[in-house]
Parts: sequence; C-alpha cells; structure tokens
Amino acid sequence: MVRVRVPATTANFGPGFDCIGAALGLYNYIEMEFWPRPVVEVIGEGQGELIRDESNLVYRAATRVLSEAGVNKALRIKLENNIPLARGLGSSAACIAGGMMAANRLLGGPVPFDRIINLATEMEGHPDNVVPALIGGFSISILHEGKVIYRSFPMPDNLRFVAAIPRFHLETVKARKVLPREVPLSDAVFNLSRSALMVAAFCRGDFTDIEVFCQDKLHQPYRSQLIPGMEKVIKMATQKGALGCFLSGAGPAVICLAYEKQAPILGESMVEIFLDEGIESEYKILTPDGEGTIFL
Ligand SMILES: Nc1ncnc2c1ncn2[C@@H]1O[C@H](COP(=O)(O)OP(=O)(O)O)[C@@H](O)[C@H]1O
Ligand SMILES: N[C@@H](CCOP(=O)(O)O)C(=O)O
Repeated sequence: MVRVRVPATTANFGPGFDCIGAALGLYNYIEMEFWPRPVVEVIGEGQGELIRDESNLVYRAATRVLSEAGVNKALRIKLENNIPLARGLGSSAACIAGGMMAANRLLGGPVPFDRIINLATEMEGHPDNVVPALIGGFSISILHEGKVIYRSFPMPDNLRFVAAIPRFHLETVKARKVLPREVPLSDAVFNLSRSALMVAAFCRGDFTDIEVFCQDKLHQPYRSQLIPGMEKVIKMATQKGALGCFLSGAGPAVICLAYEKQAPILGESMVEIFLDEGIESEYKILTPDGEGTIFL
C-alpha cells in the first residue's frame, strides 16, 4: 500500500495568471492499493458529497498513470481531505498530483517525473497548481510545445499566507468562463511587469514593494462579479499592513501575504469584510510548503 501527502496551492499569485503558483502547508492524504474492485473512501472535506467510484478525480488521475504503464487493475483509494473543495486552493490539482504519484509508486515508478508533470497539467488544463502541488515551493511554469517547463524556489519560513475562505463553492471551470478572450495591451504589460518583479522578489527574498507586484488586471476584475466583497477585502488587507493580497486561484478564497505576528488580525478583518457583504467565511493561516507531494 502507498500513502502520499499532497499540499494545497495558490495559483496565479496575483499577476501570474496560469503560470505562477505556490504550495501551502495544508494537506490531503491519499492511501492507495490494488484491490479486486474499485473502492473509494472519503474522510473530511467532501465526505458524503464526492463521487466514490472510478469517476472520482483521484481515481481517474491514478488510472491515467496505470494506463500509461499499460496496467489495467482496480484500486482501493482512501482520501483524507483537508483542502476545501472549489475555493481556489487547488483541491483538484491535489487530487491529480497525489493520485498520479501514488499510482506510479504502486507500480514501482515506471513513469518518469517529468512525464507525470505533463500528464497532470493535461488533466488540470494549466500548470500553475499541479507544478507546486508536485514539487513544492514558489513555482513558475509554462506549457511549451506540449512540454511543461518549470522552475521552483524555496519561500521564506517566516512568510504566512492568510486565506479568507468563503463558504460557497466556485468551480474553476465557471470562473474561467467570465474571462475575456482578448485583453488590452496595457493590461498585458501591467501584469507581465508585475509578474517579473514578483519572481525577482522571491528570488532575492526581498519583499519591498510586493504589494504592487500582487496586483492583477487579467482575471480578478472579471471574477469580482462572482465573489462579493473580494475587491474590498483585497483593498482593506493591503491598508491594514498585509505585504500584499490577491484572489487565490480562481477564487473565491482571498489570500494575503503577511508575517506571523500580523496574520491573525488580518484574517479576522478579512472575514469581517466578507461578512459585511453577506458572505460567510473562515480564515486559515498557512505556512509555505517546500516539499510538494511526498510518500509517507
Ligand atoms: N478529494 C477529492 N476527490 C475527488 N474529487 C475532488 C476532490 N477534491 C476536489 N475534487 C474535484 O475538484 C473540483 C474542484 O476543483 P476546482 O473547481 O478546480 O477548484 P479548486 O481546485 O480550486 O478547489 C470538485 O468540485 C471535485 O469535482
Ligand atoms: N490559473 C487558474 C488557477 C485555478 O486555480 P484553482 O485553485 O482555483 O483551481 C485560473 O485562474 O483559472
């Protein structure tokens, strides 16, 4: 039997739409073994709600790796979920990354890691969550001629991600439908300059001006119609001393970057602002994850 731990992720990281992401210290656990018939058990997030047959996302991800290796066998999969579903914290990427890594280990590791990165990206549709879910850290990734190219950096231990997580679900597929097909050149320049400076900030560990590097014009303005309070939360967190603040993935969670001491007060304020807009939420203070998917 194989047991893996796979982290939550925050994709886009402000301006890095579909290419920047980071792994967070909030984990799902997946146990997997060959079994005479398909079995899926779920504990925690999504219990009583998630599909428990071969169409479960973890099962499908595992099956993709089995078929890559030419194996056709049934699995028993046990999921212990801590990553909230459809909130912008990479629950689907965690399923795909964890399911693929566990299945590959079960087979004795025939599929090379870079092939898993490609398969996972194909299944998720973009690389910015699955890459940090697999390798950890702050990562930049692109799909170039069918191959994922990526780089990852460690994040400072004292950095905290304060995530205000609304109670409602927002499927990424739905949140992508509100995005325009084309954007003004000035908005593209706005984002690419900030993305470049964001990467420089993490490379050098120098967060001066990072509040500005967290800004975005490619997805947040369009998604705000789906997330009441999002813009106010981002504005307030920045005014209250967060290092920077952005929509996590496709939302609805909003994340601000902070040091440990400020984190609880920022979390409480974010929850209050959401509530003023009629949105119930909770906050979690998350550490950076530098390991990605690991075997236990
Ligand atoms: N542990 C899980 N097991 C099976 N499917 C899951 C699990 N977690 C998430 N999913 C699937 O992924 C969907 C959420 O993915 P998505 O909309 O991309 O949001 P996010 O990845 O931001 O949480 C869920 O609605 C569900 O279909
Ligand atoms: N770049 C994607 C990221 C989606 O992340 P998720 O955690 O919400 O699945 C997007 O913005 O659509």
